[in-house]
Amino acid sequence: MLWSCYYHQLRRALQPPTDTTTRSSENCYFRSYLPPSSTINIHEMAPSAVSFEDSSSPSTPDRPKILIPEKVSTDGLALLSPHFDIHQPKGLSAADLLAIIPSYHALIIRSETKVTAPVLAAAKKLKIVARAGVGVDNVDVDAATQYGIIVVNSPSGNIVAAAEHTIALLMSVARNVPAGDRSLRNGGWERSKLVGTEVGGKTLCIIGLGKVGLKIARMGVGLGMKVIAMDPYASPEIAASASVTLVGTLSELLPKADFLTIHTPLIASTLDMISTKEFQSMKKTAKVLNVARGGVYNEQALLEALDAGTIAGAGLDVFTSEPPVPDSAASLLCRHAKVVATPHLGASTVEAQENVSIDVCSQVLTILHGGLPTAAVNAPLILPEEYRKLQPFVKLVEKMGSLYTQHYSHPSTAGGSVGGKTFDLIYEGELAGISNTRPLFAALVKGLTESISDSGGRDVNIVNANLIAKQKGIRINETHNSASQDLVYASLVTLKAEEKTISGYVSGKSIYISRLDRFSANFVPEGTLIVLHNYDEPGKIGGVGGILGRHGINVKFMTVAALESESGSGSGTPGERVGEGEEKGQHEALMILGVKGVVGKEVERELQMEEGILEVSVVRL
Ligand SMILES: NC(=O)c1ccc[n+]([C@@H]2O[C@H](COP(=O)([O-])OP(=O)(O)OC[C@H]3O[C@@H](n4cnc5c(N)ncnc54)[C@H](O)[C@@H]3O)[C@@H](O)[C@H]2O)c1
Ligand SMILES: O=C(O)[C@H](O)COP(=O)(O)O
Repeated sequence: MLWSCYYHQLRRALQPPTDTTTRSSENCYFRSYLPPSSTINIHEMAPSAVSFEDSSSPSTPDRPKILIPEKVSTDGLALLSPHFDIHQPKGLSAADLLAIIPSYHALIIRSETKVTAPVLAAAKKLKIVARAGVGVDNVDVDAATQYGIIVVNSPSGNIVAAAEHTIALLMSVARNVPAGDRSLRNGGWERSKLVGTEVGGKTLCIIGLGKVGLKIARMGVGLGMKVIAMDPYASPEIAASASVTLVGTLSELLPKADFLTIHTPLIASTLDMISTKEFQSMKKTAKVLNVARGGVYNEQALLEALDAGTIAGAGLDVFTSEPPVPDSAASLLCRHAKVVATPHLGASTVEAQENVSIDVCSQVLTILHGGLPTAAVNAPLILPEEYRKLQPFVKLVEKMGSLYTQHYSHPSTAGGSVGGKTFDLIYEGELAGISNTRPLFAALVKGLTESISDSGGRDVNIVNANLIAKQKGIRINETHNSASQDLVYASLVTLKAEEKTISGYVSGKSIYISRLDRFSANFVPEGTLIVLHNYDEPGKIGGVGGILGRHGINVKFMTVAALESESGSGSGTPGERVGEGEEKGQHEALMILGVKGVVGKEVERELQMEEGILEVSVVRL
């Protein structure tokens, strides 16, 4: 059984019910499937215990898997099937979803699947929840953000369908179309009983002049109606261009309505927006329409207003529980003589389903291939061309963050952990001109935290980077320094925290570190690196090579980084630490070795014992 329980959650959040055992809350999806005190151990729910019909083809090992528990048009799926395994089980229950979700990389849904916090917590591989439609009220978007899962939708794929369905209900309630059809099927020929009203010349009132509302306004004007709207956020210019009169309050709007239609999301300010008092302010002949979300009209108040003749009729496509709970106000409304009802068909046209399917499937394809979505509900918008420019720097900044944590947190080096620190990320050269560097921010959080994170391998990404940084007490200041003179690189990125500095640049497709601490370097931050801080004196390389050779560790490359002042590329920052040996006339250097093989504690100890070695750190990038 499927419940539209967001409505109940919202109601509970706003007005905690005095009687928690009311039928609707007892039957609520969340409550029946996850009592507040229960703990779900997903390992106990063996997938073999799950029984549902799966129409999909068998899995190919290693290909990312996409779960589609609802009917989604095949037009978009054709984009995905060459790359991914698509599973389309039918009749998936909440428990089934929870049991199987851990193995999926993407989930494509419509309005029926409830994507709850426990489902998202269990979904260890999930990168994206794609809503083939507009409303994401069946997805716990906050939980998705916390887990770094992108939620995308199709903001405009079904506008025309929803608007046309509203007009279909408008005409149906005005002209008794369904009642006439029913009567004929039952052998009747009831003409005088089913006299309707014309819509031409009547006043259509719209609450919510967004995408659907505006489309309906234009259609209403086309039908010869006078259109008045109330939407505190609507543009007066756009309203005027659609021949819509905007009013500021419900009390101005409602008494004028021959037909009232609502096209807002269901949020705190729209829940029960039209209830007993509001119905009483309307004409007795008025008819109301709902193709938005169940709950914007109070269903019990609507039922009473229809029974009492306070208003004349209703056309309803959406309900607080879908399907309506037996004997609830929603279910009584569906069977009411003055109501024309449809089972959430607003977006159910071939065209709309093609649109939303292509919209969300192309975003799934992009995201699973490492790109950015076009319509993310919980991630900032970044233009594709900006993202292309940023992409090599994303890798660089992530490696710089990881190098920072591993090099400076190493027991033999001063530094400690990253928590509670403030990091300065400075962009110079061409990079300074890109204003939206959000992916670099996310890459730094990822790099700084991945080696110290216990998140079970879940990626930090653009969706949750801010949250994770806050949770770990990391502050990041980004500076776009476009005034840099004599820069030898097209772009340079510098990471600073306390007195530690790492700089890097991109050349072609490769990334390089150009400064580590007080040393001017040039190495690729990839693989296992041994960073040795030593006195620059003869015989050092031989000694180190001997230790590594005895332990069967191959050296892939080696580079020596001199103090910045000695390399001629700038002097050390005033106040920077001067090594003990330097005072005695010895020069410090860094020796960076890229190695193959396991560098264990014993190797580190032996290196540390070597004459003239000051510090040893092993980093895995
Ligand atoms: N029945 C269906 O199949 C179906 C299909 C498509 C959309 N929908 C639903 O229709 C609704 C509208 O969709 P949309 O794409 O037009 O959304 P939209 O975001 O483009 O428009 C919503 C409008 O509501 C306005 N609004 C918000 N709070 C308001 C308030 N308190 N008072 C007055 N106006 C307020 C906003 O300013 C905005 O202009 C959504 O709930 C969506 O889920 C249903
Ligand atoms: O929010 C939406 O897009 C509509 O309510 C459509 O829902 P559906 O995809 O379940 O038809």
